[in-house]
Amino acid sequence: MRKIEHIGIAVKSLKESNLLFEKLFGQPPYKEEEVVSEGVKTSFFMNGPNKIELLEATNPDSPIAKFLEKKGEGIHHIAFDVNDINEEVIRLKNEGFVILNEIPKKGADNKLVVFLHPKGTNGVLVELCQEIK
Ligand SMILES: CC[C@@H](C(=O)O)C(=O)SCCNC(=O)CCNC(=O)[C@H](O)C(C)(C)COP(=O)(O)OP(=O)(O)OC[C@H]1O[C@@H](n2cnc3c(N)ncnc32)[C@H](O)[C@@H]1OP(=O)(O)O
Ligand SMILES: [Co+2]
Repeated sequence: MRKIEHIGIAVKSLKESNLLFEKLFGQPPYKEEEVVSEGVKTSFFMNGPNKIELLEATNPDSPIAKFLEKKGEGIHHIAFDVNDINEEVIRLKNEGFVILNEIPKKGADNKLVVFLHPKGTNGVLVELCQEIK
């Protein structure tokens, strides 16, 4: 794992939170994208070298809808940039982590993504990201 790729924040309304984070960072999101397979609409902000992903649920079965119901708005996951996602899945599986999808899936912002179960990572949902070249 090379660095934090982004921090994912679950929000009730992307429209309202876009305005809030635009005020916070002094610049608008550089991108908005829907990822149908995850049941989310996302927006991305850069703040210096750091990237923030806002996530709104698009249906009641979305992981974001469930999270908002249980925990409310807030940090939902931390994503780490990896060089070779398949190699990293094998390494982490051998280390005993619970991999939620061993086959990487298409995420937002041109990434392949894999998730680790938060029960095995001190309650933090971890996402691995590999840029699609
Ligand atoms: C936009 C695409 C992509 C990107 O490119 O960046 C994304 O970021 S997509 C983000 C949304 N997608 C995901 O989160 C996929 C991975 N998540 C899952 O598969 C599930 O959410 C889960 C983690 C397996 C939980 O699902 P489930 O068991 O069905 O939900 P429960 O509500 O019953 O939760 C069980 C248990 O887990 C705790 N939990 C759930 N989510 C989180 C979380 N984000 N962080 C920490 N803990 C979490 C939840 O509180 C429950 O705990 P207990 O109540 O103590 O059992
Ligand atoms: Co993410």
